[in-house]
Amino acid sequence: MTAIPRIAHRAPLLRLLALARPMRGRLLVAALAGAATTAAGIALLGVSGFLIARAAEHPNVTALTIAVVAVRALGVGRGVLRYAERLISHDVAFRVMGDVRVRIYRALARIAPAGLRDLRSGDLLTRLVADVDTTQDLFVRGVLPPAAAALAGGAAVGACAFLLAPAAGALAAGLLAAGAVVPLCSVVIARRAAQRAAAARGRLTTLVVDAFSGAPDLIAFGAAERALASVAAADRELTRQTRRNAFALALGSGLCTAVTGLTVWAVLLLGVAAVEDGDLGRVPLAVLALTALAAFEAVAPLPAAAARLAETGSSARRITGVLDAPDPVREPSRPLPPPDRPVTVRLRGVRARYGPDEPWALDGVDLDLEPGRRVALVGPSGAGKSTVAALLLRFLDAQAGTITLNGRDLTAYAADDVRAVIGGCPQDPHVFDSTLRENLRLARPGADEADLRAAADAARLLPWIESLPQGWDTPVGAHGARVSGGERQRLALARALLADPALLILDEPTAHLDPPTRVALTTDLLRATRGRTTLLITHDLAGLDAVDEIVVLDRGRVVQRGTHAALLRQDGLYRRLWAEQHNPWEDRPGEEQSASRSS
Ligand SMILES: Nc1ncnc2c1ncn2[C@@H]1O[C@H](COP(=O)(O)OP(=O)(O)OP(=O)(O)O)[C@@H](O)[C@H]1O
Repeated sequence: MTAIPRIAHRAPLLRLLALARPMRGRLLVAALAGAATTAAGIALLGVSGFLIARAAEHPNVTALTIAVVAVRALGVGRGVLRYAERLISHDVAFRVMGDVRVRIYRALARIAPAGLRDLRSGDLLTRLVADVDTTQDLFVRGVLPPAAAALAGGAAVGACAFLLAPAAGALAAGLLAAGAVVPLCSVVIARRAAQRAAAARGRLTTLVVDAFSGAPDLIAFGAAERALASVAAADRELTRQTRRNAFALALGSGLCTAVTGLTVWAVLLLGVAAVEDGDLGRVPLAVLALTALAAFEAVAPLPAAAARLAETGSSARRITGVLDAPDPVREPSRPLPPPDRPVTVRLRGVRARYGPDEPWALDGVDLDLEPGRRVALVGPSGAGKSTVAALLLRFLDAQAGTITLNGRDLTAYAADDVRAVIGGCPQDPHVFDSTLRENLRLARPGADEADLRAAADAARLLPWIESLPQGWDTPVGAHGARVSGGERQRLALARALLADPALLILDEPTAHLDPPTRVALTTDLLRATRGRTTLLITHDLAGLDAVDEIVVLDRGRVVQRGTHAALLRQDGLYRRLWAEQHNPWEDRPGEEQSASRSS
């Protein structure tokens, strides 16, 4: 992908406008075409006024020929010019929209997944679709109409000044009121409503997405009615804000019409007085009045343009919010070459947390991951196990201590290079709404049939796949809804094995499974990872006698380490966790404290 220059830090709307800088020539042509269209409309009415008034004097028909031709030319020309203006302005708008989408996508690729914690998926969707769509209006309805109005309105005032200066003054004042004062009032009223409408739209989408994806849980816990009530409340709020926006728009166009009527009356009165004084002919009076009336065509779209600009401003702020999201991890300016395989990873005195005001998720952790060795990281919930994985995968930076990869600081490598050698199976693996084959191939697009079969076999998935009527082409449904929890976890394991990272991280691969499935999967994954550098993060202590080292974490600190047999001999957290898993109903007074976070 080609590098996109970063847009300088400026007001959100100006930043979006700056994106059109390479297309300023087209924008100028569109503005000129818009002005010419409006001017042609004004001239059409003016010339028609001349034609009607002059015809009433029954002149020789040749005296009207030029006017007749002009009316035809202006009528046809207006349509052609409008077409050109629409074509060019939409072309610019769509190009800028495409550019904004690419920038947002790149911003998301840069900050995901560690930086997306504060953005809810529904709101993100709204930003990606509705807010970006709104930027289209910035050019088509926000910027070009005022430019066209200024040019065409100025020309109309100039033409009227040629006929009667005081009438031109009245027209200029009327155009200014309808084209600047009224739109400004609309903006003041519409701005807050537009901001609130954009936020309400995001909230509504979030609630609808949540309600859909969590429908089974909401129904199971009898919370569906409450969720629907929240959706309805968000919908009402959006309707209220949209109505306020529409009110501003309607008020603007109503005031515009009133100013138009008053101005035309003023021009007429001034014109009639001038006719009576003998300063103006009857035919020019008709031209003057109709030109003044038509001139308001130039400013009529401006209240709507102003309201639209207010709306676009809110969307632009939300878009720049994503574009300016800080990098969740530091990227080196001159990264080291990609690390060689096999890899050795060492953590020394590592402290990490998720925000400056958050408690330490890891507080002085030491860990050695040597080639070919399997290490299990165990501990109660919230002990910091997944945080170790987040650090190794460069989703989070350590605040203190060192993490080295093959002896060099982990942060000195490009994050993508690190993820090419350190990878695996996240705590909640995503299964895509595709076939088994495609879900597996995701890990290695070039994998052939034999590779797929080997990975599936290692995860003990092959007999099941081969028993299915559609085999490898079986669709798994959205979020793997058409396969069981165990099959989904095995699929994720097979995917991790197929990717074949130098350091395999398996984060809670047996989570959410029933005990027999858990035991079977643990047995299989321990068999499949034999001889591989592996970090196994788990709550489940069954089968850990097969790993080389077990590191026990509690509240961000390593409290024990050793082999399964050695740890069972010690009186410590590991033995208590083991006892809990093997005699879950036994009363163990005094033990709640140290394993308090396991509940
Ligand atoms: N994205 C996050 N933002 C803020 N705090 C977080 C985030 N992820 C984890 N934490 C906090 O960091 C601490 C360690 O969490 P972590 O997920 O590493 O624990 P864990 O041992 O993997 O737990 P579990 O076994 O339940 O997955 C917890 O107190 C948790 O609340």
